[in-house]
Amino acid sequence: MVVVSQPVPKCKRSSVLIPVVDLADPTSKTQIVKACEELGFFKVVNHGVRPDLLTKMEEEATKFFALFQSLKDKAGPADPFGYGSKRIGLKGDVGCVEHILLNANNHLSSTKSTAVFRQIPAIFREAVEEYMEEMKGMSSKVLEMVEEALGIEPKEKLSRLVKVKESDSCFRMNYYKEKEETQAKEEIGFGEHTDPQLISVLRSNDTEGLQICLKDGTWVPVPPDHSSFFVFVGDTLQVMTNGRFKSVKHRVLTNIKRSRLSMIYFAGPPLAEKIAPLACLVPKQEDYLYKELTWSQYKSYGYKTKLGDYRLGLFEK
Ligand SMILES: C=C1C[C@]23C[C@@]1(O)CC[C@H]2[C@@]12CC[C@H](O)[C@@](C)(C(=O)O1)[C@H]2[C@@H]3C(=O)O
Ligand SMILES: O=C(O)CCC(=O)C(=O)O
Ligand SMILES: [Fe+2]
Repeated sequence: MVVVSQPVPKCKRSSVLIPVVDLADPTSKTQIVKACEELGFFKVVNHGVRPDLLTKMEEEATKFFALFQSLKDKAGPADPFGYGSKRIGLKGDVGCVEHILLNANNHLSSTKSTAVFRQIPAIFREAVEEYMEEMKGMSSKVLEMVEEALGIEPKEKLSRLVKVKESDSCFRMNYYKEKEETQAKEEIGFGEHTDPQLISVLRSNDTEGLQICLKDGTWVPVPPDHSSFFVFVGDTLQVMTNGRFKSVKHRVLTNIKRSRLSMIYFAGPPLAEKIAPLACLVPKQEDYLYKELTWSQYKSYGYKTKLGDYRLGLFEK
């Protein structure tokens, strides 16, 4: 049995406003850059994802997490892909969360081959496939806007990484169950960490719990908004921008009154892709803060680390 009992860290109620980016407005690319530099995090509105797809995903995921434990377990254990409960990753991290993790690499048909995909109804499978396509589109759109705002060359240098069929992206659904009245106290749902990929795109139901860490170390709650998406800068984008963009530390505390359901698409590059600062942003090699590693090397290293470890040290010169 996994026992989850960790002290709940303090969080300041800060007046920090989360930057809001209108994706339908091409001029908002400068706001994206500012948000990625200052916070590594922003909210996306006017994203064009059909509300009925969001509703279907939420309904089907809720039905899945409400199944008897023995049925959900048939879709696990998470190795790292599949259904998991309380355990996060492979190195003994725990949290008050159940999850489904899927590989989005269609060309390997691995999504379809995971136990989860054999366990869930066709209507959910189809919604997941469609949703992942939407998330691929949104991630590449955000990266295209970054390319334009920073004058990144060659064209599609960043967005191509998440668009090509070899992209090593993944998709996670997290469920943080509400507490019984008798055990009404906040607990760690998902411990602090940065996401290793280029960017992550999150959508949740209207339950709070997500917090981000500011540069001065202050933790601030992110007010939930189920009609919007939230974008996190990941470690890979921090390296490629030579530290100009910062990967944002975040965590989730459980909500005692309402269950939280979140869905996150982690847009990653192909496994063989060499990750290093972009020459067009940093003309002199001696100014590079990071050395070159393939995404495969960084990802393998990630799986040897604990959730809250500082992984970017592997890239540092
Ligand atoms: C403890 C771990 C879980 C994680 C792999 C790792 O060893 C360190 C990074 C973790 C993380 C955080 C962001 C995503 O949720 C995730 C899928 C990822 O790519 O890196 C998880 C990994 C996981 O749960 O498998
Ligand atoms: O569930 C959430 O809101 C965020 C979870 C998260 O950070 C992750 O899955 O990497
Ligand atoms: Fe995360």
